[in-house]
Amino acid sequence: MPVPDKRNELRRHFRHERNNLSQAQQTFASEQLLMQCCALTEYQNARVVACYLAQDGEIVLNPLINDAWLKGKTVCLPVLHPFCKGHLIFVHYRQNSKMQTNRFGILEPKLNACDIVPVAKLDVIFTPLVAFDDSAQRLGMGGGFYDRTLAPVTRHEIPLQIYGVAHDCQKVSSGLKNEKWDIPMHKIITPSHIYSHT
Ligand SMILES: Nc1nc2c(c(=O)[nH]1)N(C=O)[C@@H](CNc1ccc(C(=O)N[C@@H](CCC(=O)O)C(=O)O)cc1)CN2
Ligand SMILES: Nc1ncnc2c1ncn2[C@@H]1O[C@H](COP(=O)(O)OP(=O)(O)OP(=O)(O)O)[C@@H](O)[C@H]1O
Repeated sequence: MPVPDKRNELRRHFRHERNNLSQAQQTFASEQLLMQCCALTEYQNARVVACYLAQDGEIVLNPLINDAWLKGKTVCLPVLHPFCKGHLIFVHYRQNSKMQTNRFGILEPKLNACDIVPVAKLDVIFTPLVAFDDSAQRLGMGGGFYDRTLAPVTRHEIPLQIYGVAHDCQKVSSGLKNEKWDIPMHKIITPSHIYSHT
């Protein structure tokens, strides 16, 4: 019998949990998340932030994106790399950006060379996640996209802040077992808590 994959079991469970939230809970959560982010000096000082467009019950970042635009920050979104399988490119996202749907059904800006923002130019990256623990360990959708893309930068002493964002119900009660390729989050931000990497 095949050994059940613990990480995939966790993914199934926590994707179900976040998809079960009502529209009202989702809306409240993203407003609370915005308040949490606004209280962080790293966000206040950031000039370039990477967000994402939510899918599959993920916490919605649109209020944060609007806040960042209002404050004159550059907002980027992840785009699936056209040649480098499993990697992401961060692309400048404007109110009038031309969008297209990627193979996962997620909207992303149409790739335009002049809109590409190198990872080293980002000040804060907000990453989506499926589950997290109280030492700021992250479990994603299973594609390894963020791990692969951010691996080179996390080896350097650059001030980039990598934050996971999630609903409170995505927290695992016992710790997540991390794999050698999992990149550590500096913080996990939820509507009611901020967990820091220990
Ligand atoms: N909103 C959002 N954008 C994101 C991510 C994410 O997790 N959330 N990603 C984070 O890395 C990257 C895309 N990675 C993804 C990996 C798997 C699936 C997904 O839905 N998988 C389905 C199978 C879909 C299929 O194969 O057609 C599944 O597992 O059920 C989605 C996004 C970049 N953009
Ligand atoms: N830096 C890397 N180099 C090569 N392969 C990697 C790297 N990081 C992750 N992977 C591969 O990606 C696969 C998925 O990794 P993992 O389960 O940690 O993804 P995830 O963090 O849940 O997904 P995502 O970041 O897309 O949300 C693993 O099989 C792993 O071998």
